[in-house]
Amino acid sequence: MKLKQLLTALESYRLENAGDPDIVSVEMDSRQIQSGSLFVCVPGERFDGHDFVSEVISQGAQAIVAERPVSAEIPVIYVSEARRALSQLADMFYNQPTHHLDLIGVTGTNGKTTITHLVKQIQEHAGMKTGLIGTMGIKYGEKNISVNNTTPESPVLQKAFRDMVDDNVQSAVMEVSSHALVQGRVRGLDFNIAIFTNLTQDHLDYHGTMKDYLHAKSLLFSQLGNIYDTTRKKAAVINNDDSAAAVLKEATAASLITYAIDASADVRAENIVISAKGTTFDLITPEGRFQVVMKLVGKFSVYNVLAAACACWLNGVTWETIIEAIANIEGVSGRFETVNAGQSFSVIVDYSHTPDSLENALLTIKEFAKGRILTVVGCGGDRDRTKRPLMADIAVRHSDQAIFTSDNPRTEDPERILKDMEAGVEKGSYTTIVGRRDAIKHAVALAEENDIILIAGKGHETYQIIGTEVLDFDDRLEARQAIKERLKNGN
Ligand SMILES: CC(=O)N[C@H]1[C@@H](OP(=O)(O)OP(=O)(O)OC[C@H]2O[C@@H](n3ccc(=O)[nH]c3=O)[C@H](O)[C@@H]2O)O[C@H](CO)[C@@H](O)[C@@H]1O[C@H](C)C(=O)N[C@@H](C)C(=O)N[C@H](CCC(=O)O)C(=O)O
Ligand SMILES: Nc1ncnc2c1ncn2[C@@H]1O[C@H](COP(=O)(O)OP(=O)(O)OP(=O)(O)O)[C@@H](O)[C@H]1O
Ligand SMILES: N[C@H](CCC[C@H](N)C(=O)O)C(=O)O
Ligand SMILES: [Mg+2]
Repeated sequence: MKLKQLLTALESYRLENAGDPDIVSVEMDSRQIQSGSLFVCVPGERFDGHDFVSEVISQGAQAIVAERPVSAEIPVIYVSEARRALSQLADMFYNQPTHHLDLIGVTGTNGKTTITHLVKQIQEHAGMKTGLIGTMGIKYGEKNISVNNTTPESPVLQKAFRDMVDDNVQSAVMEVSSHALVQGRVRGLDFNIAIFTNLTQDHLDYHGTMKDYLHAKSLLFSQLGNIYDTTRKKAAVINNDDSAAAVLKEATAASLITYAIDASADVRAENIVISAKGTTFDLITPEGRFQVVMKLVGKFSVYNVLAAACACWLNGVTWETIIEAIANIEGVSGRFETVNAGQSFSVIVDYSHTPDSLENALLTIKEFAKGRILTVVGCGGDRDRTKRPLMADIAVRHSDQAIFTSDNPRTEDPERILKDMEAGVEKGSYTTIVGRRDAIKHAVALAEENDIILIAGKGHETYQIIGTEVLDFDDRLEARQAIKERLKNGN
C-alpha cells in the first residue's frame, strides 16, 4: 500500500521528508523490519522505539512514525500518540478485516481462554468457521500460530484477522487482557460482542489498584459503543453475579445480555450438580429451559458455559445446538486436566494462577474428593507480588498438604517469591520445595489411594522461565514421569 493512502487512517500528523513509498508492513518492533516496512516508534517501559530508528532504516524501513524528533532522511510522520497511530495504521494496512468478522472479545480475570475455546467449538459445531486468539495462540482452520502475549499488538492482530477473512472465517473470538486495553492493542477492532467473566485480584503490579484494573476492563465495553456499521448487532454479555457488572454496563452504549447463577439475569443456571466426571444443570434462557449435561467440572465451568452460550446465541446459534456442542466438549488443555498413568490417586493440572482461580479449583475438588487434597503451587516472578500471600493462604486452608514451589520465577529470586507466599499463611502447615520437579515428585510420593493432587499455576505451559532462560517443563509430563517411577519401584 502506498504511504499516502495508508496515512488517510490518521486524522492529524505532520510529515517531514515528503515521499510516497510502497509500504509492505507496519511494525513496532525493530526485529520484525523488512525492506519496505513502516516503523512506529513506541516509547515503552524497557525500551524506546525512537532509539531504533537508524537500525530500522539500515534494515530497509521506508517510513517512520514518531512522537519526538528523530534523525532520518526518509518520510517521518509526527503524531502525538504513537500507539494510537499504530493501531489505526495497522487497521488500514490490512483493509479493516474485523468489519467482515463477527468479532467477540472476552475480558475478565479468569476464564477467558476457556470461554474462547468453548465459543469456537460451539460455533464450529453449528457450522460457523471460527478463529481464535489468546493465551494458547492464534487458531483458525488448520493453522495454529504461537503468540508472545495473550492479546498481541495491533499489527499482529490485524494481520491474523486479515488472514482469517481471506480464509473465509466468519467469526473470531479473542481474549482481551487488561494490559492490552490500557496499551490500546485492540483499538480499531470492530467488536460486535464483548464478554465480561469476573474481576478478582491480579496484575496489581501493573494497574496499581483494583479500581484502575476495573477501569482497564471497562475499556472493552466503551469500545463496543463505536458502531461502525449499524446493521451489525452490538451486545455486551455480562456476569450479573460479579460486583463489577454495574460499572461495565454503564461503560457501554450497546445492548445487554446478562448471565448469572445467583442473581437474576437473562440467562441463568439452576439445579447445578457437580461430580468428578462432570456437571449437569438447567439452563434458563429467554427461549425456555434446557438441560445441560457436560464433562466440564465445577461451578466456575458453569459460568464459562453461560458466557459462551450467550455469545453464540447472539451470533445466531440455537440453544439446542449449543447444548449438543457442550455435551461433547472434553475441556481445554491445562484447565482441570487429569493425568492418568495407572495410579490409584488423582492428579489434576490446572492453570489457576490467581487467588480466585486457585480457590475455585480447590473448592471444586472438595466437592468430590474422597481422600486428601495435596496442592503443589507457586507464584510467577515479575508479576503481582500481592497475590502471593493470598494464594499461599488459600492453598493451605483448602488442602490437607500444601507444597509451595516455583512457578515461572523469571528474573526474581525464587526463594524470595516463596518468602512472599509464606508470609500469607496464618495457621496451618506447608512444605517448601524450590524445584518444581522435586515438588511434584514429593506430592506423588505422598499420595495414597483416593487422594487428589492439584498441580496449580502452569496448566498448558510447556516451559519454565528461570532468569531469562526458557527451559522445557510440562507439569503433566512431570507428574506422569513421577508416577511411572513410583509404580516401577513398586510403591
Ligand atoms: C507490561 C506490558 O504489557 N508490557 C508490554 C509492552 O511493553 P512496553 O510498552 O514497556 O514496551 P517495551 O518492551 O519497553 O518496548 C518499547 C518498544 O520498543 C520496541 N523494541 C524493543 C526492543 C527491540 O529490540 N526493538 C524494538 O523495536 C518494542 O517492540 C516496543 O514497540 O509492549 C511490549 C511490546 O509489545 C510487550 O512485549 C510488553 O509485554 C511484556 C513482555 C509482558 O510481560 N506483558 C505481560 C504482562 C502482558 O501483556 N500480559 C497480558 C495479560 C496476561 C493475562 O491474561 O493475565 C497479555 O496480553 O499477555
Ligand atoms: N469463570 C471462572 N471463574 C474463576 N476461575 C476460573 C474461571 N474459569 C477458569 N477459572 C480458573 O482459572 C484458570 C485459568 O483459566 P483460563 O485460562 O480460562 O483464564 P484466563 O482468563 O484465560 O487466564 P489468563 O489471564 O492467564 O489468560 C483455570 O485453570 C481455572 O482454575
Ligand atoms: N497471563 C498470565 C499468566 C501467568 C501464568 C503463571 N504461570 C505465571 O507465570 O505467573 C501472566 O502473564 O501474568
Ligand atoms: Mg488466557
